[in-house]
Amino acid sequence: MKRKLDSNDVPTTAVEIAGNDEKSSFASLGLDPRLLQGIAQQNFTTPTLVQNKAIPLALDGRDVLARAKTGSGKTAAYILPILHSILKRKQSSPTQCTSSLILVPTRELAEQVFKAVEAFSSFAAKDVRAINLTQKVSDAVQRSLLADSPDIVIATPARAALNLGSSSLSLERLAHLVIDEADLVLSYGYNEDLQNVAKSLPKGVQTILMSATLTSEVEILKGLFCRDPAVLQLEEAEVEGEGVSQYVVKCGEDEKFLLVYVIFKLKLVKGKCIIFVADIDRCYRLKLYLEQFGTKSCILNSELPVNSRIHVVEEFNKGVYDIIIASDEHEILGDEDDGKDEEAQDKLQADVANLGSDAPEEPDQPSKKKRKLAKKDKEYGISRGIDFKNVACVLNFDLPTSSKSYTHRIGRTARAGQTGMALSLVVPSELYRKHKPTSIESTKDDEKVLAKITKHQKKNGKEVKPYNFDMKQVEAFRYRMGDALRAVTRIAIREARTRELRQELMKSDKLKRHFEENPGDLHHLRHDGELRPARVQSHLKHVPDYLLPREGTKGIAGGNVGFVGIRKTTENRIRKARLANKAKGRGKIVARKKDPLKTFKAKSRT
Ligand SMILES: Nc1ncnc2c1ncn2[C@@H]1O[C@H](COP(=O)(O)OP(=O)(O)OP(=O)(O)O)[C@@H](O)[C@H]1O
Repeated sequence: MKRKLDSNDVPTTAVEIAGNDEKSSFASLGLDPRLLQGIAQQNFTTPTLVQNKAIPLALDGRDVLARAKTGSGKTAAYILPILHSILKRKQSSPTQCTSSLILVPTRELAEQVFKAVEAFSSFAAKDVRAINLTQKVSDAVQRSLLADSPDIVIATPARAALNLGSSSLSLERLAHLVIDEADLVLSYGYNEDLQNVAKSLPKGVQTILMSATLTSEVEILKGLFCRDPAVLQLEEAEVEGEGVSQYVVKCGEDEKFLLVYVIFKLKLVKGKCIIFVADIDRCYRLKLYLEQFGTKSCILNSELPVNSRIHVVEEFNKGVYDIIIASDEHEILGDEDDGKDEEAQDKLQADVANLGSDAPEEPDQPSKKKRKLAKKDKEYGISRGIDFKNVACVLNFDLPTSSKSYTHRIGRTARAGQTGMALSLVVPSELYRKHKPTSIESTKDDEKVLAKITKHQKKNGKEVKPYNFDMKQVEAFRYRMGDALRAVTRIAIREARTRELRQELMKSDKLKRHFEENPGDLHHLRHDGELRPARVQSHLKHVPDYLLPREGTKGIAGGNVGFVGIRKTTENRIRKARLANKAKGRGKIVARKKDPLKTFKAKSRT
């Protein structure tokens, strides 16, 4: 280990840069030609700001701590210089050794980083061996993979520590250490694991820390792992038209369901969408509810097997699915802005300070929060770091409980200079608990959280604007919402959850064994199949003409954000039909026969 940690004794900033001042090319960064081929194959034309700044420093052998916004290309900013160094070293010394360790907080991220390493080194594949230690393979397989001393090992701190403990992983000849999402690794409870990694590091390892925010956790890691690092704080000037447009709708608890039905059935959101909800049950409630209208979606949560989760993200990125419903339980535990931050922070600092001492540690008493988390997969994370590609909209069906988490959720859209939209549904306090069947506790503080979000975004020059749905017009859809919600009972949700878990476990096993041999078959496994335990009401899958706006959805879809011009009706069609029948002197029975819900010729608008 390099030195004892004193969290107050943090090395001073060496470089500080802000602004997107220059554009260069990857070739001018002096990267190996084989890497340039790999970069070109990824269709990367110019380096992003963080790549422009960090790559030369890393190639110079400097320790780097870079803070750059989500989606700004941090992954390539550390992978490329590492690959370059490996290729360079191999020209003079072909001895195989593990020279690079990349630590990430979640398995999903590990897989993503592994794929990026493979992609960038595809023209030098015989010279670079990388493994992802978070893959669920037996210890024996893992040992044999590590016995080959792969050049790059990608792992969560827990996995790395485990393999160091069993002597399967040797860091004796390590030259580069990367900690990605550095602001997150400590809050995931990896303190002890990082301690073990730090103890095993040889002298002179180059450390690169990547983070979207510079928190006290990052400062702690910087003090522990870095030698006089170059600190990059990068603020990119936003090009007009780029970035996330942020909107918020204040509505009742049940109206969330009404709006989500209207949004997807009338295709008010075009393109791929990630819907964030508060917990796992909520994922299934919403999926079953949308199924009632024939709207397909797939689910991501910590309960699903890791292979399924990775597969869902891959398929979503390929465009197989349009809607993912994700729950982000780590943040639901309120571990960020819940006022207990300082206390947790003190504990973290004390824990990490211990990393530098040789004194035996007090046995760790897991907090209530940690115990709760432990039931789920600790190494799961969706709103952080995962590179969902081409996401048009992030829909916060349930608002997160902190502004930090909001920032990371909306960072799943408008990546790499694209545009995107974030729409958040917020329950005002006077409407909390007004619709018990759809009520959840986390919405209690929606307004407080929204105030924090608005303040935080304003500080960064961003505005969260109201999205003015005309709720009176949306009302026409309410009875359909009621029908659909009634079918999604608690029992239906429980059954769906169990069924999906069982199916995904089976798929996951199959995925692991079978698809290693037949990678081409992967696409046959879909994750957005119907769960079907809820009562099926096939008429709900179609939107009858009389519910549609007179002018169609053109006015809404044509960039007319801020108003949903659904046709204003004075009288609904059922009542009109009844009145007309009455006027003609027809009896009740005839009128009921003409009920459009039972007689209309369904015409799908989708
Ligand atoms: N130079 C580039 N040109 C074009 N696209 C790029 C470039 N660099 C990265 N990208 C793309 O931008 C997206 C975001 O990159 P990446 O995941 O590395 O961002 P990040 O900063 O690590 O985000 P997060 O903080 O959310 O983890 C990826 O899809 C990546 O392929």
